[in-house]
Amino acid sequence: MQKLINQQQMRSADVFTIKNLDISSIELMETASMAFVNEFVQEIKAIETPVNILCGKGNNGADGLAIARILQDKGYSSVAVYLIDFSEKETAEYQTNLNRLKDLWFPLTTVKTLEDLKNMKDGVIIDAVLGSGLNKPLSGAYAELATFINSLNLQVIAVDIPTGFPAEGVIAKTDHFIKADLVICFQRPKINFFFPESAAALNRFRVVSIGLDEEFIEKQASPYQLLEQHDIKDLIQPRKPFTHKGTYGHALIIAGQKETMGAAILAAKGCLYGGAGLTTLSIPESGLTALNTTLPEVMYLDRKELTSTASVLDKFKIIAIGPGLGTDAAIIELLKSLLMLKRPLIIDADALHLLGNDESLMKQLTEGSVLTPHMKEFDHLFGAHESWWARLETAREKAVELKCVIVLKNQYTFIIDQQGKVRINPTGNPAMGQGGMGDVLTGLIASLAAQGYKAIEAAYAACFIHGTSGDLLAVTRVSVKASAVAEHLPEVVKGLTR
Ligand SMILES: NC(=O)C1=CN([C@@H]2O[C@H](COP(=O)(O)OP(=O)(O)OC[C@H]3O[C@@H](n4cnc5c(N)ncnc54)[C@H](OP(=O)(O)O)[C@@H]3O)[C@@H](O)[C@H]2O)[C@@H](O)CC1
Ligand SMILES: Nc1ncnc2c1ncn2[C@@H]1O[C@H](COP(=O)(O)OP(=O)(O)O)[C@@H](O)[C@H]1O
Repeated sequence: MQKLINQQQMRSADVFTIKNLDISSIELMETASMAFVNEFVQEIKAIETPVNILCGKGNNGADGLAIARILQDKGYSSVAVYLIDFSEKETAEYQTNLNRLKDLWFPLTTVKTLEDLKNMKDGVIIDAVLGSGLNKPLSGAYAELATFINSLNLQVIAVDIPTGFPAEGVIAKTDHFIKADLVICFQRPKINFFFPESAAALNRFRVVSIGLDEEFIEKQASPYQLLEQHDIKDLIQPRKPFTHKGTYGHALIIAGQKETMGAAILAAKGCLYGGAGLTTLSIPESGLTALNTTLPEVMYLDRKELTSTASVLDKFKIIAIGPGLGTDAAIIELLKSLLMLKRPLIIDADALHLLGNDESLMKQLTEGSVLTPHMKEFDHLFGAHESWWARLETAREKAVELKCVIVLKNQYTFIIDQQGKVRINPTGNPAMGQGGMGDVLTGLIASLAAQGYKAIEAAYAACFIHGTSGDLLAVTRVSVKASAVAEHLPEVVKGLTR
């Protein structure tokens, strides 16, 4: 896992690295600019492409000036530098890199008004106007610059962060940004790149190492961690000789009603293909033929059995409830009786809805339960939120208060543990935007929990594996269906097993 740190901590990492490696700030900047260029040349391969570099007067602009020099060195034949001269203050590094360019007789255009940009009509733009030093929303000439650049519809590649975009904290709807197609950012992604609001400021990002001290970064106090493939490889246990279905746990999934029986079957499919030793599905009897036809390996449990005697449920290592379940009075009673068992549950979809309707039910959750809401379900549970930053803050508070794991689903799913620590899942893609995808995830979490993984491990590993399955399929498809994601789980898990 990679620790994600805020910009103040990133500046401390700069300072620490400079001191520790006994290098100067300008040398570190040169490394950063070189790292940017190495990535840039992968993206813009034609060296005759006009490259327009917009440089502010801080260190982001100083990077831009170094990048201009390095690109010219690499043979880019049409590099133009625009010095955005909207404020007085300039950093020492900016002056140093500007003097280096002047020594090379590099053509420079000073921009006092937008009129000074009138010749910039084609090619690619490198945005080095403002970086992580942003301390207020863009306004005045900077906001007008952003509007103008965006109106040109040229490809924009931003240095470290798009101008105007806050690295952390609320991204306001009124904020102005220079919209980047690609951000090449330094050492760590910014926390705000993982929120849906970031789509207004960037399409994609890539992270390049600039040699900052990793040990220092990992020691910083931060609740955010980015999951990496090796975390899952370290976690997943290979199947051992002489093990059998009893070794891999028995999961019960309570799901489905007439109109949404498919959700139940998809959840069972996620559980089965996730490798649980045994999967039992409790659905209305009307779904039995469909279940036996599609998933003959999965067993059936009559709904009436669920509330007959508590011991009926003893054999199940984990119980998941919710996909396509419905919310009628009988279901409310069922949920109440399960909560009274005082055992951890995996709670999704309609079952989450019922918790949101009745706070007293939420209070009965047992420690170690897993809640898997998407944004709307989350807001129904815990109140409406204006921003994802605020939503994630609430998720952290609630995970601690309820002693539960919260899986807040999105393109980047946030998995929050009982200490309020956030793991961010980088896998998955928009091809997965089809109904039933979350049902498969719920089944997979149940599957891993049945196999003995702790609630938090089951949750984050399931998100990573589920997204990886979607990524594999999306290589050749514009959309992927939930059942295909389920069917590919064993292959993905095999690839993630050491
Ligand atoms: N060793 C290093 O340091 C390395 C640094 N690196 C690079 O440095 C970048 C950070 O540079 P930076 O800290 O100089 O800030 P930067 O973003 O250029 O802003 C400059 C000034 O703009 C101002 N300002 C802020 N908001 C504003 C607004 N809304 N509208 C108008 N003005 C506004 C504010 O000035 P103030 O308002 O305080 O007067 C601020 O000080 C980082 O992203 C990376 O590219 C890498 O090379 C790695 C090594
Ligand atoms: N653009 C995307 N990128 C990555 N994952 C996605 C994307 N869109 C959807 N998903 C994943 O699909 C699942 C959708 O869950 P949910 O909304 O509960 O679906 P459903 O209710 O149809 O089962 C989540 O795990 C989510 O992370």
